[in-house]
Amino acid sequence: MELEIKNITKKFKDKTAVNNFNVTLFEGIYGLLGPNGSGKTTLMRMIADVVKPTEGIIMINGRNRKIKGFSEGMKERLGIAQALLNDPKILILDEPTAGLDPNERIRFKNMIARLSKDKIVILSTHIVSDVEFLANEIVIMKQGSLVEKNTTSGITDKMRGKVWSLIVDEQKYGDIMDKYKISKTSMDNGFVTVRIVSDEKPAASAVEQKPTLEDMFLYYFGEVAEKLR
Ligand SMILES: Nc1ncnc2c1ncn2[C@@H]1O[C@H](COP(=O)(O)OP(=O)(O)OP(=O)(O)O)[C@@H](O)[C@H]1O
Repeated sequence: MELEIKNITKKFKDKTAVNNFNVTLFEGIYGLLGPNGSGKTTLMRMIADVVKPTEGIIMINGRNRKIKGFSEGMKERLGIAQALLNDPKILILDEPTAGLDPNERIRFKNMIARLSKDKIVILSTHIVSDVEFLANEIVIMKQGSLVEKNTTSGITDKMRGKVWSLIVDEQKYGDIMDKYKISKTSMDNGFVTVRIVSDEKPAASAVEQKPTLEDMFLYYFGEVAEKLR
């Protein structure tokens, strides 16, 4: 099965929610990532045929837009169950893990992995780690446009040399926060271990780390603490 999204644009009055988006998907699990307002929901609703594109075309197997068994699961638990009724070939899930506790989240991921063999599963989430190992490919959106479509390892490989661990005292920690994007902090005995995402080595004693998808998200979409104030 092939789902082709060609030159899709959606405008709401003067707001362009999705901007000339092109992607072709085959059977498998796709994690749709992007910050709030990047157009994920609008794109998914166009794929599900709930919203009409302003421009562009969506094709399944090269033709007739409509196939049976399109399903859009919405943001609650019941939505997932409903989406799975009738065994849809294309399953679209908008933040399906939002209301789930950790056990339910694990069960959900196992279920999706099991049923994805002959389906195209597209799921959006804010919890990057939920799709890190589940999705065959990650599709990243920013301001309505496609930033990247790649495997998790393809994406994290590009982040090599940009993720660092550094131990500082509490005094120095303030400076680090103002200057760098920080993906993790742990405190111990007056010392702070920080995980920093940065093009340059933040200090001579910094140690390079293996990048994760979360580091990538921070690199592209995160802010230095200073800017958030
Ligand atoms: N019906 C609408 N009318 C006007 N603007 C809209 C409408 N739906 C979405 N938008 C705007 O389009 C942009 C993309 O919204 P969308 O909900 O698709 O993003 P999103 O990535 O799903 O965000 P979130 O993660 O917050 O759900 C936003 O700026 C939003 O305000």
